[in-house]
Amino acid sequence: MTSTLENNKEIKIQMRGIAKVFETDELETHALKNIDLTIYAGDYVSISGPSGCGKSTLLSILGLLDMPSGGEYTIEGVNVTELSLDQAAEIRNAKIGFIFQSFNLIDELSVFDNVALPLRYSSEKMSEQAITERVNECLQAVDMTHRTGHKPNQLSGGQQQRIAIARALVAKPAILLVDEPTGNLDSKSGDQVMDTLEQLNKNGTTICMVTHDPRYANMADIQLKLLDGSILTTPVPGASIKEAV
Ligand SMILES: Nc1ncnc2c1ncn2[C@@H]1O[C@H](COP(=O)(O)OP(=O)(O)OP(=O)(O)O)[C@@H](O)[C@H]1O
Repeated sequence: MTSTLENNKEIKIQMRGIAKVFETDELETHALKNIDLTIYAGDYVSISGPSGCGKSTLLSILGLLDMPSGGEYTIEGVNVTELSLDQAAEIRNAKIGFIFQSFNLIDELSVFDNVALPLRYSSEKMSEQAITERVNECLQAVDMTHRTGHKPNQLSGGQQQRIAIARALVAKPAILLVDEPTGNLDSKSGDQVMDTLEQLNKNGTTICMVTHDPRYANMADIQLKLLDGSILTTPVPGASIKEAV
């Protein structure tokens, strides 16, 4: 059993020597090379780098949407390196909260029901009262309790993204994986979404975010830069990411 504590800090995510090779008929692409990464509870990590450097590939592997070609990956001490599709889906639902550029809300459902959805589909059954309490808690965390009965298309883009954040939080994931959260937003709404993420992190949520925007990448405590599938940046002193070897 892998320990999830290091220097009294809880390890949420640990990658050792993660590689990803895409093979097509003529070409082998080494999208990720020997990635070593440790994310502790409460960290706020940004991943940036030029187009094609491997950001989406890394986020997909972190989110169990794809499997690595080599290396070892654990989430909260559970080795998730080689899982069946069903096992990966189960752990993904329980431990990962996703926020995408497109908000992916269901138009026919109210804000409340969108946020409640992961709890209603969870293998761990909850009472309606417990669901209501948890959904309201998450809507409060993103400052959206005043729009509970609205449908997504009655909200601004920034508000929709904040609802998507509440939905990602509702099942108490180990980590929020965030992919270009402001890509579909004007700068004012983008700033509000980033403020929401910052506030959540201050209250203890662990976040790993891919962004092209250097201004937003700089908001994270730990800023990783990828180049040609390798982590470039040496972490700033005091940061908790392990340097790639
Ligand atoms: N399914 C695939 N099959 C073959 N090659 C792939 C596949 N997915 C990604 N790649 C290659 O792997 C490398 C990394 O791609 P990835 O999408 O992770 O980059 P990225 O940093 O997210 O780029 P962008 O910022 O443009 O979204 C690229 O060279 C890409 O062409």
